[in-house]
Amino acid sequence: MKGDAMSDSIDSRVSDRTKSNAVERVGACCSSAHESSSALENKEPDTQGASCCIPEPLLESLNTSSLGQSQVVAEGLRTPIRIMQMDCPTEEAMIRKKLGGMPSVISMEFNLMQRILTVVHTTDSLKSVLDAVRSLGFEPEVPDAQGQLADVSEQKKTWWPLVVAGVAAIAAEAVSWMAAPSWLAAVLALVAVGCSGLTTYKKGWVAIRHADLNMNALMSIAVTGAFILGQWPEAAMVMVLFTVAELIEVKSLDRARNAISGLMQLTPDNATVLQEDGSWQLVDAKSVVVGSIVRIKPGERIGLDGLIVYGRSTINQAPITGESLPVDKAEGDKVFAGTINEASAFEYRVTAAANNTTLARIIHAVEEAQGTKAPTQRFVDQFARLYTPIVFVISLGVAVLPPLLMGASWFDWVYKALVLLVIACPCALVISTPVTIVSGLAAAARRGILIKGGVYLESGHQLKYLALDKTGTITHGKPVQTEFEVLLTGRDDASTDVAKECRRLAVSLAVRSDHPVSLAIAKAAEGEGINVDHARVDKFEALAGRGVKGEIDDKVYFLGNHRLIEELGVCTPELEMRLDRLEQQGKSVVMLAGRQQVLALFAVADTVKESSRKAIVELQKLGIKTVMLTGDNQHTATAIAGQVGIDEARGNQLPEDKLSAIQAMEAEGLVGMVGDGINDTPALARAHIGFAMGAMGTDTAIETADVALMGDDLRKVPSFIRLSRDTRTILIQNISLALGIKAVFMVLTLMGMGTMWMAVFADMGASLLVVGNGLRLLRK
Ligand SMILES: Nc1ncnc2c1ncn2[C@@H]1O[C@H](COP(=O)(O)OP(=O)(O)OP(=O)(O)O)[C@@H](O)[C@H]1O
Ligand SMILES: [Cu+]
Repeated sequence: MKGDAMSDSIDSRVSDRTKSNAVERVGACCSSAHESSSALENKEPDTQGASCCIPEPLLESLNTSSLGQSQVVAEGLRTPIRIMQMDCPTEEAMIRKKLGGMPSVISMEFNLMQRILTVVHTTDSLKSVLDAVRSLGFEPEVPDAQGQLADVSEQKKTWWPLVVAGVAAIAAEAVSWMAAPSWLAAVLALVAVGCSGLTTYKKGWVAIRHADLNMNALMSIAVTGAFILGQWPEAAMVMVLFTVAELIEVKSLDRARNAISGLMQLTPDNATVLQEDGSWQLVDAKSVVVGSIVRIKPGERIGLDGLIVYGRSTINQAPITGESLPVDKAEGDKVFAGTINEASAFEYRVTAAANNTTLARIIHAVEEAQGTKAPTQRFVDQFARLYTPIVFVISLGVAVLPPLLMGASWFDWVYKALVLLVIACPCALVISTPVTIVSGLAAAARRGILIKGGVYLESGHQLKYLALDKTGTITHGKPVQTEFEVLLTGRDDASTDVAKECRRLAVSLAVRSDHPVSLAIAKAAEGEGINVDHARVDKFEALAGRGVKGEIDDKVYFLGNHRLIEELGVCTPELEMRLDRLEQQGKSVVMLAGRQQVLALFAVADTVKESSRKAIVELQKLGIKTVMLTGDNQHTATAIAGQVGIDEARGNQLPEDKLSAIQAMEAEGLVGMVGDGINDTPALARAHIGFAMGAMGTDTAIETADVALMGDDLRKVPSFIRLSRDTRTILIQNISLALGIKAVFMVLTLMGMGTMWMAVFADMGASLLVVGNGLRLLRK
């Protein structure tokens, strides 16, 4: 049912996707319409477009700096808002609290990495939402009419005040060591705090006014407290260290952030386009329209997706597929934006605008994936929400209880309380997860593995079973016809004519399907020049898991597998013996039949990919059990599975059988399913993690799979699992680091050994450690 029933499978997929990412985009119905029209190669795209509900701006304006404007959704409007000042979870908490209390706000989604807040709100409340965000001291930006945001221009912070602050803080420390008059240390400390800490104070004040204890508020309280206690140098040092550490943290977060938009820079800004007068001109790639002819020189990067119309070359597709082996391409082959022309010049016809290329879709998908929270992140966020108030209450207790109840020194205990305030900041903990996940997503994207949500990256390490489709996944999916036999008996007199007629009938049916088996039959005929006059076929129908049928000259003919022949009741013991022999050799057999009898037999053979064999070995080493589920017969299934070393092979699987097989395995552990994403859709959607192979040219796969594998190499699956395991390890390391350092410090402080600036060091050190540790994934 490959191409024939594609629209069916799309419908079922849309409804089948119950576990799809976060907020279901209402555009989903549209995007599937887009998909099917492009996948079916221009079959009435207009009518499909017209029946579509709401155009999804996101699809048209895929760009790192564009978000699309408000979108109409069931509850109201969905607007992405960029807030450049929002990159720490503390800011998220403030906004959540403020907007959460507004009746016009229905839901919120935060993407701290891209600094984007997506709000679903009632139709005319955007202004009040923006005002609320502004009242917190942020500058919200919404996309303009084209869905574009102003380019990110991060103001360069002047660095000299920080240097002055640093010198003043050190001087204050020195002065108090030398037992100089304390007013001198006080003045120096004030200079230091004034030069480095005004923004912290400002933000802290906004937070306190909103009854929110964020990091800035805690720092402001701690530093003010230190001043009141007369700890001048300490106050200065704390503020300076805090500011420096924040700067470093912002820088390292930017690195994670840019790992993904860096992919976008793979496409050149300009393209050489054929003009109407026949000349070639270098124009802005964004302005090139679909259908234009573009010329590519050797060594040049390809700017847009397209089909080669003239010339041939070797292309390095590693930027998209992560596979370093260059691929030969000739007229009619697809080329992709971001890939590199290695050999000779060629011309291609553009098939997608700059914001709609495969690469743009990949980037968009990864960006969306960052917005959805992985389970660990959700846990950490909840924990952080409790952690800060708890530590705040503890430090209040520490400040007042011992002096009041036991007559201990106020100074000592208030000081200890201030140190606790410094470590009450959960930033290290909260930032550790998203940094790790984003680095993992980016590292995967570079290898041609497109993960559609942190959840999959995080849960991949638990995978116990992997179900695999056969055709196109394990095999090349390009079978070749090896046998053709006429089975009609008693017509020896005109045998060559009969053979010719059988093939004509079979081919007439086969050309209407794009199932690999049909393709093989049609191609073999073409090679022998038999396709010249296809018969007229009426009432053509694809029979899922069986074959096809249609009427030729008012007679019904079938082309399909053993199951179909059995169902028609025209099977014979002799035929079965023939079938067995061919199937034992790993060949798939289909037959041409009328209502009364089987007319002819065609055997096709597919070859397994060398990479599949290696992938299975790697999977076994990782302890994953592999099961092949195929619509093909059991003999062939067993033969192919044997060739690549798959643990178990199940043949004769209809799409619904595959589905129930997955369900059965799910009872025992996490199940992944790899398929070509077209005829395995229900099973792919059902599996915990659905992998779509060869997703490169097919937008459907990119948009519907949980993990889309660019290129045809099955080894991407073990590679994904290893990455998932590494991610998992780093997540655990990060959470233990962040919590461990705090715990150690809390104990030290209560024992009277912790000082404030040590606390800042520990706190920020922890943040930097976890960020650095998370970024390690990028280098894997
Ligand atoms: N359109 C078709 N033309 C010819 N044969 C078909 C067609 N559709 C199905 N068949 C026959 O039915 C069998 C099962 O088809 P199905 O599409 O379910 O699985 P498959 O593509 O062979 O294998 P896999 O499940 O591994 O992708 C095929 O092997 C083929 O013999
Ligand atoms: Cu039979």
